[in-house]
Amino acid sequence: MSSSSVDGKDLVIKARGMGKNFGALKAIQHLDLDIERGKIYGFLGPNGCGKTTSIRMLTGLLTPTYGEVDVLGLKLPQQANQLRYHIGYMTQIFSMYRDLTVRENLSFIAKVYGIHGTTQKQRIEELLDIYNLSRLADQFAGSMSGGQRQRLALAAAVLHKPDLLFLDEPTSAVDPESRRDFWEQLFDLSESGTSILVSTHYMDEAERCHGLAILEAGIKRADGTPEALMAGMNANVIEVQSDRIRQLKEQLLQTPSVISAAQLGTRLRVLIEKDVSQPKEHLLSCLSNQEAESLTMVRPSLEDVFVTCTGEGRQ
Ligand SMILES: Nc1ncnc2c1ncn2[C@@H]1O[C@H](COP(=O)(O)OP(=O)(O)OP(=O)(O)O)[C@@H](O)[C@H]1O
Repeated sequence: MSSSSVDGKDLVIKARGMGKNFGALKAIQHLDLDIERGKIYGFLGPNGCGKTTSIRMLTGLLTPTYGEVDVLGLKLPQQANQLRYHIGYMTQIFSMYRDLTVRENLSFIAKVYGIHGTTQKQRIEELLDIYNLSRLADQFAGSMSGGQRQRLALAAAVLHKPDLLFLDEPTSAVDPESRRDFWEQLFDLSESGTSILVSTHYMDEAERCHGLAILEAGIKRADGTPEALMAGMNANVIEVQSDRIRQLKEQLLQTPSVISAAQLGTRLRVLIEKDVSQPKEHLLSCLSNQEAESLTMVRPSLEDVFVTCTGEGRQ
């Protein structure tokens, strides 16, 4: 399948100024995206920030209000029909037939993609094996656990071996172990050349992506590799250990250079603007009982990046 090239990069998704209005609501505003072939790219953002709306526009299911969108070298929405055989889409809500068995669901999807006979049988057996569903093949989809449903939905989304896979908050209903296994499957798919766009509101998932966009209220606030985003963050991070955390938090949030102060058990994680030259000393000078506190400068996390580039700060 074709793609676009920008600065020598092989792009599976290229969007320029993509936007969507629902009446007066600006769900997505002027979104630019360059997503490279073979990579796992994440949309990170809270509920309602526009992840699903963006994915639906990139799959050709929703027409943008404005902007240019090119997916696998096809112009959207004009060439959306050609695109559907080359992409897989795992929706946020479980969309398999609950009163069909696992095997019947996969067989139904295969027929939709024109896969019949021995090819269908072999592909279904292969998927049952890869996604650990063989034992459940004759079970109704409606009676499966969250993790099992998620494996079935992934098997269905990749049945026709798409070049590009869209996953909308795929792990929101599963336990940590199933999430870890799920990500192993995504890395396997990525390794074998499938490009993946995944939306999430989990920081640890976003950190696993090769690249990501942080979205807030329909606007892209940051874009890059997790490492680059953390290295380029416009704040320093200081952890304060104290036995009077609640009071300290109140005091620090009154300090203009403090972006946020979040309690983590007996510690306070404080983000302070990067242009403050001696952040530890500066913070200490803002506290009334300085001797009692222990301050340590620590490495930024993706959550810190999220807090500094969205309005989630002063909590
Ligand atoms: N068909 C629609 N008509 C009107 N408003 C819509 C429609 N679809 C989405 N919206 C609105 O657009 C905004 C973005 O919604 P969207 O579902 O894309 O967010 P999201 O980041 O995927 O959130 P969530 O994780 O809760 O699904 C929300 O304010 C939502 O209410």
